[in-house]
Amino acid sequence: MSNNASQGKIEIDRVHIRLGAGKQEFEALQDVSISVAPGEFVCILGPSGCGKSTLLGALAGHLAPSQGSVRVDGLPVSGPHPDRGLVFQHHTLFPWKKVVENVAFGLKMKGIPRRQRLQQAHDLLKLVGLEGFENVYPGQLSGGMQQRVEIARVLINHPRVMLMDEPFGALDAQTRLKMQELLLEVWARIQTSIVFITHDIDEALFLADRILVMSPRPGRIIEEIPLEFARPRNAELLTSSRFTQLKRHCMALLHPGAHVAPLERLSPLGAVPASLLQFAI
Ligand SMILES: Nc1ncnc2c1ncn2[C@@H]1O[C@H](COP(=O)(O)OP(=O)(O)OP(=O)(O)O)[C@@H](O)[C@H]1O
Repeated sequence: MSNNASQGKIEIDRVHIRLGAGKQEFEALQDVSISVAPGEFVCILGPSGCGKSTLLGALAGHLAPSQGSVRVDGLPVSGPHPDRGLVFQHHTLFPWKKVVENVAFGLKMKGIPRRQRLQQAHDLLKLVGLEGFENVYPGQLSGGMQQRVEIARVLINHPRVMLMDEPFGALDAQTRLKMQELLLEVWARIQTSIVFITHDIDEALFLADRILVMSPRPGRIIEEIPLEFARPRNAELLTSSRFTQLKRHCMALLHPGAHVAPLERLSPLGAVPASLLQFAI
């Protein structure tokens, strides 16, 4: 399965989003501009409540910007569409349908004949490592396996972009790493653009071509960090010195008041005490 590599260009141009009503109204996103190239993997990293999900909501077409524009392949985003596949932390599978039918559901909606859609669903389940689990119900699967089904369910629509909102946030650390590796394998095959929301620095550094760091509310993009780590990536990367260096830099960005050394000048000891690294954001 492959995607048209020229598809999936995202342009978010000077977007502001206001949420709430009356006296409670506030600016959730302030002047956010992001450009994602076709096939690029971008992680949005930011503290809790900074507006990451709001940004994804605008990309998904669930929220309209109060100012600015959101475009995918040149077309304005005006509502949800299967071209923009969404994967959340919580599961959206139909518990009463078998796994293969959950995955095939998007094609059913398009009127694709049963035999053809089940074949595609089987192929995708194989791609996400769930061969042999086609005929069980979601409730019989572990959390990680259910997330694999979610990914297959989105991929069956051949999305131009995948929008992922902390999809592995509820998984234990080991399963999470396995899922990250799986996602990278799948992405290498399908070449869809991915915008992946996380507040986990390790996850962002492990997955992305580029990290965009957001400020606390109102959310703005405060730094762009291109990642030069070679692909394919594996768990060894997590202990490399450059990874640790970048992790310290991200920690400093996410903790206002901490000194942020320019990346090229970071020493192996970095700008942030090692003791800070143990804290989650
Ligand atoms: N419908 C809404 N009405 C009012 N406020 C909202 C609404 N949705 C979100 N908010 C608030 O807007 C801000 C941004 O929320 P958002 O969920 O986008 O942040 P986030 O960065 O994804 O947070 P987290 O990492 O905790 O999921 C938060 O302060 C949140 O409480």
